[in-house]
Amino acid sequence: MFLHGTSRVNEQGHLEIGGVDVVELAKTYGTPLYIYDVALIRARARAFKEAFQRHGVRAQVAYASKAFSAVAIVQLAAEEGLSLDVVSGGELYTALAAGFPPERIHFHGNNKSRDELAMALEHGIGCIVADNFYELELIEELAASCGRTVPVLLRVTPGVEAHTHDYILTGQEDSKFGFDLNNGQADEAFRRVMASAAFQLLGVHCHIGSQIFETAGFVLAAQKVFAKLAEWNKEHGFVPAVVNLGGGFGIRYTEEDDPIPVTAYVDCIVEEVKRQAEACRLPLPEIWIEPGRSLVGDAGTTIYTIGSRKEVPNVRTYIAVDGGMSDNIRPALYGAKYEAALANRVFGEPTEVVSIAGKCCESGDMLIWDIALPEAKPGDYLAVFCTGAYGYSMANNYNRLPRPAVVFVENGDAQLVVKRETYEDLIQYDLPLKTKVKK
Ligand SMILES: Cc1ncc(COP(=O)(O)O)c(C=O)c1O
Ligand SMILES: N[C@@H](CCCC[NH3+])C(=O)O
Repeated sequence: MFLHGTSRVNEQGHLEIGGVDVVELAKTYGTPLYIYDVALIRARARAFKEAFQRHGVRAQVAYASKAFSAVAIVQLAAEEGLSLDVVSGGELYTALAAGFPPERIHFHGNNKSRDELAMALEHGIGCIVADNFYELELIEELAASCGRTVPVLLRVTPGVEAHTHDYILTGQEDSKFGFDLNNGQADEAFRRVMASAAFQLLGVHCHIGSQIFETAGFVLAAQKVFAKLAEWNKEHGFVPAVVNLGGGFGIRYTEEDDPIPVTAYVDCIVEEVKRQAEACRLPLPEIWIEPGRSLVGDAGTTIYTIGSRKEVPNVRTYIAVDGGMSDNIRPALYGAKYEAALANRVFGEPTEVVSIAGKCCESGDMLIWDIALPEAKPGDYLAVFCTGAYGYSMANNYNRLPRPAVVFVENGDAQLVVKRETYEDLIQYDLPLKTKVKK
């Protein structure tokens, strides 16, 4: 078992995070419970920023809030001097409600609605990452109606397809996102944006995938982006102010994962951008990245209470917890793997191999297959590690399970930052059936 950040085992054999006993947190706030190690998030944010500072380049590290969006995490991102990537009106609303500086917000998405774009313009957000021709039309209309020029990046698909541990070249990019670099779409988008007074073209954005462990895909993406920028510079005199190479930096969920340090991604990105800018005789643009998972993933731990046990003789033992695919859909959706421990007996000797089942009415609702644990009894607490990214943000109310609370811990202090949903919350938008009027 690998303890991340400030996690340790205290004298009672309990898991402690941020100087706070997790068993006490479970008793106070109930389970399932998401716990975030704030010091670890700060450390990750600083590592990214300092890596750029060491190179002496202008850069923005934008937290991709899709990984975990809530007022408190957005405020923490602001405190740490990050920028923010939002991908919907809801994420934008959260950011604005949290008081995040609008000029440091970047708005993504492959189908932003007119209302979402109007909201972004009204609040003067930093830039819109324009994804498609329909969106360019909407922005143009909105800009005309409010007499504004809108800062945009063009999202391009570079024909680099990144997989978890691998990347392959695709001649023809098959993606719902962005303007294809290879088939003329990106050129057409560039011409339209340059021809219209509605836009201020800052530069180009691309994002090659998520949970990537190698730097080669980023290098290749940078090369493809600069090849296009060089063309646009030569033919139209365009000088990009910004190149955004997205997020996707991998983290360690289990011992099968072997991520490189965040600094290694930054080093390779900066070096390649410098090399390319020089080769294309372009001034060095500001470099933007958008990490989500690598800022918050391993800072999150979910605590469950163990309930029922079912033996299938000679096959396996199922241990059920009080959450599941409703608070962590990643195992069901991607076959994602996690490590876990009994939070109230962390270093108890493993005595059996069990499989951790969620409580949703789906056979596929399994959190972990075949994990060695000390004998788990009803009422024990299970800690599942590295649930900080795409856990709460993809949580749902399947089977009408209320979404768990979220607690931040730091320096021995715990703060509730998202309340647990109640049954009343679950039916708050339900309306009763209309009574039929008898004739
Ligand atoms: C455009 C964009 N930027 C940033 C991210 C963040 O990715 P990750 O959480 O893997 O760093 C994503 C998600 O994959 C994305 O689609
Ligand atoms: N939600 C995914 C990653 C998608 C990232 C957003 N483009 C995950 O949990 O791994």
